[in-house]
Parts: sequence; C-alpha cells; structure tokens
Amino acid sequence: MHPSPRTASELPHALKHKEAIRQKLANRKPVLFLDYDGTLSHIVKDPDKALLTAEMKDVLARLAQKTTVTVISGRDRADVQQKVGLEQVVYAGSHGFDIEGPGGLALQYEEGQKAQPALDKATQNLKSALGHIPGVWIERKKYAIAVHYRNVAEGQEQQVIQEVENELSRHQGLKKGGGKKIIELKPSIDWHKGRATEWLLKKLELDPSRTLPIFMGDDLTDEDGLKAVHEGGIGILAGEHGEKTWAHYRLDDVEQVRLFLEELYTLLAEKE
Ligand SMILES: O=P(O)(O)OC[C@H]1O[C@H](O[C@H]2O[C@H](CO)[C@@H](O)[C@H](O)[C@H]2O)[C@H](O)[C@@H](O)[C@@H]1O
Repeated sequence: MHPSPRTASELPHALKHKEAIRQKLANRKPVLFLDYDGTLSHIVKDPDKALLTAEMKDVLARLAQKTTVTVISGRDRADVQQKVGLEQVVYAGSHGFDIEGPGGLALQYEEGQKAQPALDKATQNLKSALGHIPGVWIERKKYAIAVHYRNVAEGQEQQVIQEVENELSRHQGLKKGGGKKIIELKPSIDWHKGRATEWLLKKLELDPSRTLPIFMGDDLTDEDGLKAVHEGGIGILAGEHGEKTWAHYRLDDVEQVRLFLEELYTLLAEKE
C-alpha cells in the first residue's frame, strides 16, 4: 500500500513485477474488475467501433470460467454487455448504477432514478446549445449524459466544455464527470465505480482473507475503483489519464492488459 496517489511514471510495471503479484496471490483468488474503454478496448473515434479483439474476448472467457470477472464501465450496461458478449461475466454499467450478472445478480441504484427529469432536460438543452458544433456527440445514457468532443476542432473544445458547465449550473441534482475527450453530467450522488466494487465484493460473499480484488482501468472515473482496492487488493493503471493515481502498478496499453490477463489465467490454471 502507498500512502498517497502517485503519477503513472512512478508506478512499477505490472509485467516486470510478476513475482511480487504472484506472491500476493499465493493464498488468495483474484477477483477481476475491468474497465472497458481504454483498458479492454482501444480508444477510437467512434464509440460504437470500440470492440474487443478476438484474443481479448478469449482470455476473458477463460478467466470467467475460473473466477469472477466484472466489466465495470461508464457505458450503459446493455451496451457494454452486448460489446463483451460473454454470459459468465458480471456487467456494471453507468459507472456502477446498473449491475447484472449470472445467478440473478442485479442492482439498479434507485437514487439514480430521481435524476431522470434533470437528465432529460439537460439533454434537450445541450442538443440546442451544441447541435451546431461539428463533431459533438451527445450520448444520453440511462444514468448520465456524455458529451463527446473527440471529433470537435481543437479551437471549439473549450466552447463545448463551457456549455456543459453552464448547463450543470442549472441542475443541483447533477454533477460533472471527466474522461478522455468526454465531459459527463451525472446524478450528484455518492455512487461510483468504487462503491459498486465494494458492493459487489460484499454481495458475492467472497471471503476477504482468501480474495484479492484486482481493478484495472485507464481513466479518471477508474480512480474510484482503484482507490477502493488500494488497501486490500491490486490496482493497475492502463496507460495514463494525466492526473495522480491510486494504482499500484501500470501497464502501457490494451495489449499489455491482455498479456497480464493471460499471465493471470496461467496462474489460476496452475493452481488447480
Ligand atoms: O468506463 P469506460 O468503460 O472506460 O467508459 C468511459 C466512456 O467510454 C466511451 O468513451 C470513450 O471511448 C470512446 C471509444 O474509444 C472514445 O471515442 C471517447 O472519446 C472516450 O471518452 C463511451 O462512449 C462513454 O459512454 C463512456 O462513459
């Protein structure tokens, strides 16, 4: 455990510290919490084209035969579930507001429902305010609005951000979320990937002394999850997001995430 967050470059590389990770797993079973965009799939211009490679899907399928694998995403649960397409996996969408998994595992974080009128109104307003800016995509999700500006001219990015800030100032019940070329309006509630991770660990009734939660993510919203496992698990940052992180280790990219997951699978298979 490290007492404070560090920059990505200060972190040891997970693939170069396999022995230390192996030792942590000596008497404990890994339980995986995996972010989708930027961790399992490459960041691309069109969010609909952010797909898993066949190799990534294959290793996830094998891991899910051996342990609990949760894909925890800012995307709508149905969207990420369809993109991953594996029945044995637990899906936590909308940053953990909407969870579904094998054996009837389910959560709809009810408090999020109260924000629906504000989210509807803000969607409408943002469409009018930003509709004329080429490249803007307003993604109305079940529990959030994502305003994407990856395809907006650099000189107009600030205008997009400012319009979102203006809209946020009109809704007490909504708060700002950040990410990679995205700004989100979310219910102003203390529920996020970290709380959802903790909820799942309890709900799955896993013995904490025999379980090692591993959270892997690439973006600012993953910091809540990385913080949640900081004391009792392993956090791995894939790439970087420009701010300090609670992760213990780093990996450079999606391909290294896959290699790490392969190592983990081998370890689990050896233990049988
Ligand atoms: O929590 P995540 O699974 O990482 O989801 C975060 C957001 O991911 C998607 O947007 C990001 O990825 C897109 C595809 O690579 C990229 O075009 C965009 O610029 C990124 O911000 C998704 O569309 C959002 O809904 C998620 O909140």
